[in-house]
Amino acid sequence: MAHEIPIVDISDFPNRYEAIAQDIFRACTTIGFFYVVNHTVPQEQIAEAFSLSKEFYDRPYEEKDIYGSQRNRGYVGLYGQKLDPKTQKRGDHKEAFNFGPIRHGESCQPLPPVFEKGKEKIETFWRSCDSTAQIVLEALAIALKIPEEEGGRDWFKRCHRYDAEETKDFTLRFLKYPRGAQAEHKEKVRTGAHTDFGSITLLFQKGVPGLEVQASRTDWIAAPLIENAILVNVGGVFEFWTNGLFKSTMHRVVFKPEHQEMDRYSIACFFQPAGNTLLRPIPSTLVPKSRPQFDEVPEGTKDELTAMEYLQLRLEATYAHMSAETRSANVVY
Ligand SMILES: O=C(O)CCC(=O)C(=O)O
Ligand SMILES: [Fe+2]
Repeated sequence: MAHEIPIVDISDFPNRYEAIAQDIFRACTTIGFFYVVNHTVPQEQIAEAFSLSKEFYDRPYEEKDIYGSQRNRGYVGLYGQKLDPKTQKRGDHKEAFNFGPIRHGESCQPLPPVFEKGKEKIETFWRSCDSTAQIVLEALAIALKIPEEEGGRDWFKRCHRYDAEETKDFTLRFLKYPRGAQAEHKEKVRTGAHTDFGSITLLFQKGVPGLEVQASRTDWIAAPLIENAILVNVGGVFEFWTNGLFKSTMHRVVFKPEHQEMDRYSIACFFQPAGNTLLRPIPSTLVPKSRPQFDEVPEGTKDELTAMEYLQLRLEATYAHMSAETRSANVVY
């Protein structure tokens, strides 16, 4: 089992796709995490996104809470979500803002003034992330040798189209972990241990580390900050699609000594197949025939969930500790 998160250079994909596909495949079948370098997201776009995020979080709570989360869109305050509901006593020690797709300047949700003003920049950043995701998804279809007549290298890309109405569950999340407060919070963990709910996630960490990955299913290793790299990980959807061949690995954010003095900002970009996509094994001879028991869904859950049903189940669990009102506001589709 890998103990280090590999770095994959995705430059010149049209000519180097075989090698890139193999590198990414190896990461997905072992540790479930990898960094990509020479990707499609310009540094200035990343900087713009972080700067908008900070501008928003600097506003008073009352102003942010006007945009309180509905259907997993909008602002979630400190302790508002529990990513490890089985063990966490309190919710996550973080603030989050979840965006649904912004397409051609149109947002699907009301945006606070900072984001309304910056929405073109956010969309540009998001589309750049999407370009990297499309490379990763194509590489995975190549590595899995999906037959041409089944869709070949476009298999995953077809159900991940940024502009399609059915992919309304793409989510961009701006996160802030405010400095200090470990003594008051009394838990080592700031974001509970969890696996992601979508197909792949792109993660940007700015300046302050804190993310840990359960590399060997028992030991936690740090996911260090690597300049100009994006961290990519496999979500639960791929475990379903590959009968567990791809690993959707647990990760969490922990308090580090520097968190006492410094706010930590991160940005996660969650890709999600079109809502009606069935999470059944994909057409690949590399996928094992037998289906493992998936711990993330309750026992007795039907065998073949759609992507949207799976997402709902996972969201329900993370908001279950909230009031009935908040809970239903966040899981009803
Ligand atoms: O903030 C981070 O570094 C990780 C966040 C995360 O794992 C998530 O939101 O799913
Ligand atoms: Fe995550």
